[in-house]
Amino acid sequence: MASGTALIYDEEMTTHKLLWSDPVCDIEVPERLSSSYDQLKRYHLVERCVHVPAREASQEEILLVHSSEHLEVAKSTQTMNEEELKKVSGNYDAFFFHPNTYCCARLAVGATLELVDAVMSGKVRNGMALVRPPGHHSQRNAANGFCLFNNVAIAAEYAKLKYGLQRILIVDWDVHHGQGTQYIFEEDPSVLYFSWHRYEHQEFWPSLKESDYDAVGLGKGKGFNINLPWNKVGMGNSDYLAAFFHVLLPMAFEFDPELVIVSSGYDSGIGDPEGQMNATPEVFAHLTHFVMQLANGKLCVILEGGYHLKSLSESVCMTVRTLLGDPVPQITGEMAPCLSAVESIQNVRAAHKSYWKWLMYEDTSFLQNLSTKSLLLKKANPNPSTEHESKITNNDETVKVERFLELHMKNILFPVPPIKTATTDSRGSVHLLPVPVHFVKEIDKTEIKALVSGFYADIVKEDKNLLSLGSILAILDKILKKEVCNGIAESPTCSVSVAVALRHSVRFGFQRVLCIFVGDMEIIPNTEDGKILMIHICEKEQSGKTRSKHYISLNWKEDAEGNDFFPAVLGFILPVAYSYQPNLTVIAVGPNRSLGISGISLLFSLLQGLAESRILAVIKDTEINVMQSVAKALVGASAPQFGVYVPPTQEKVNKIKILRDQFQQEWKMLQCSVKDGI
Ligand SMILES: CC(O)(O)CCCCCNCCCN
Ligand SMILES: [Zn+2]
Repeated sequence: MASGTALIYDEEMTTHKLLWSDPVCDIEVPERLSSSYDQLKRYHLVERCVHVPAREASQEEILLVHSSEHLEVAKSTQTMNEEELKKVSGNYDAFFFHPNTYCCARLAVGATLELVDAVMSGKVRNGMALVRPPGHHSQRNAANGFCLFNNVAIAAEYAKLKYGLQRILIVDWDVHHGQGTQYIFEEDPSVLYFSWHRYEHQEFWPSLKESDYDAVGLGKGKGFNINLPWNKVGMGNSDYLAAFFHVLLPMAFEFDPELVIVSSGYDSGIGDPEGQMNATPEVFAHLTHFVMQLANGKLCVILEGGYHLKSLSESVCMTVRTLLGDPVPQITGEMAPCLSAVESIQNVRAAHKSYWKWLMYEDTSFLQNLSTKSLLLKKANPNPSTEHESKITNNDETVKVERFLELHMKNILFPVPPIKTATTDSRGSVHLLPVPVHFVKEIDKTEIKALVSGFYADIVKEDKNLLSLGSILAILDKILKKEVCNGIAESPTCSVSVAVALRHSVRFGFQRVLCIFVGDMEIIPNTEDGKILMIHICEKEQSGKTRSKHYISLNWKEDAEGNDFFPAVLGFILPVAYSYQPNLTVIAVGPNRSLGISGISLLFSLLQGLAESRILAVIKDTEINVMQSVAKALVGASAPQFGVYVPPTQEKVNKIKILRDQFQQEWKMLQCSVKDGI
């Protein structure tokens, strides 16, 4: 399996610059690239990447998307003087030419294509290209919005042609709508284009009707264009994550792309003068982590916008360290999407209902009045104040953002633990694990006996568990001390091991431990004090135990031939887990598991975004192949295989909906529709 992360940067691309005064374009400065690269060096991230040199794209490559007229105009600008440059620039909305622009734009395209080749050839698993001028506004026959050639669109056409790909996902998290990319692929079902963007009911640039949620694609491309408009500024981490859980990820996993390309604009981050949003740099680590789970990890991240230099460079670093497999930093802020975000999410789900299996049973009865409702909302407050008091309002607040980011990033970034995964194996069958892991010496028996007879006597009745408990406590200690990121322990009786592990974790200071138990669980630990949140995935209804905010039983029997667990993980488990914000995750696989291997590895892969990727896995000792796939997911040795996508049955969709309705007031990340009576 491919490994390694490519980084493509060429300082030649800093020579494109504005030669006259233009308040619209003067934010797109060369320092955007150089300060991002400098910050990557400061965090020692450059040296950990595979350096891939940029190259100039050929004319044929540019003509994959653009007209020859467009190419000729661009070429002709190389020899123009300032007056001529200004004149030809005036033909476009928000674009400026410099004598070097044509060369820089060819390098931006060439860098992007080199990254596609490095990923598709297996030279690396994923990578990032730091390019300018950006691309997603440029169209077949026009430059637009700082963009001359559409780097990402050319890359998608190039990948289809050279590698015969039939399904490419483009994720555009830039705060502007990539209308150029939309126009290029809107009739093409082989390219799924997702964009969120500041819209404010068509007030915000480029102020297009076709940027709204009902632009779903044309002809054969219907359903393959997804627009999520933000109708207020001040959107934050929870709004972005909710958009992934309830819109992008279910579409993406059903689409099952062979390659993912990100139009990675960071003007959607805090402090940016264009976006006016509040999402902090670490949210880009989470977004990157999620898209890394698709296409067997084949991911190309291409820079688009981002105009606050400090916010931009921190967010670029968050992206690259996640591509390298580093632990995902804890998300900050209140975990509840705002009403306007939930409304947009609900609208885009409704607009796509007839094109996606996962939305087949979506209830869109609200539609007839909601869209008018949002117009009513707009009339109700003509100058919409932001839902969130946007901490940073204008440029002279930039100092505040600098200060905020200085403090904020300090406690976010931690040294990467030397070893990713620890394990011990009481039966000495260490060859079981297919990946290099760190073996923890076991605590000796007398020590365990003393420990157990003290604090856990009421749980541990038989000696046969002592060995397994020893290894669990040894691994927990390493995780507690941040010497390792995660660990795997096998156990003859998982309930006992899990109960001890949970009590031990809370005793040693973890305030919120998320436990996902798959299979039969004899002992149900005490969840009353809220320090443990238990999600029990089992085949049959748990008698006796009342459901509470901190004990949720999810009855799920995975479909025989494939993996139908996606809606449960994306639409329920992740939103609850992110609402809870655990600082440790324990995932146990006990006897009579009702999930297949692919469902289980989906859990392990996606839950690594929580608790700084701290996970303790407790696996029934007879489940050898579960152990193998869990080890691969935890070490990150290979992009996980999630099996054949099976759309959920109506019965299963209803099960999730009932649970969501029951818990969405407690766990607000579950919200994806506006209840009647706003
Ligand atoms: C790559 C990118 O999406 O960040 C480029 C954004 C261009 C913004 C142009 N604003 C024009 C405002 C005119 N009143
Ligand atoms: Zn932008």
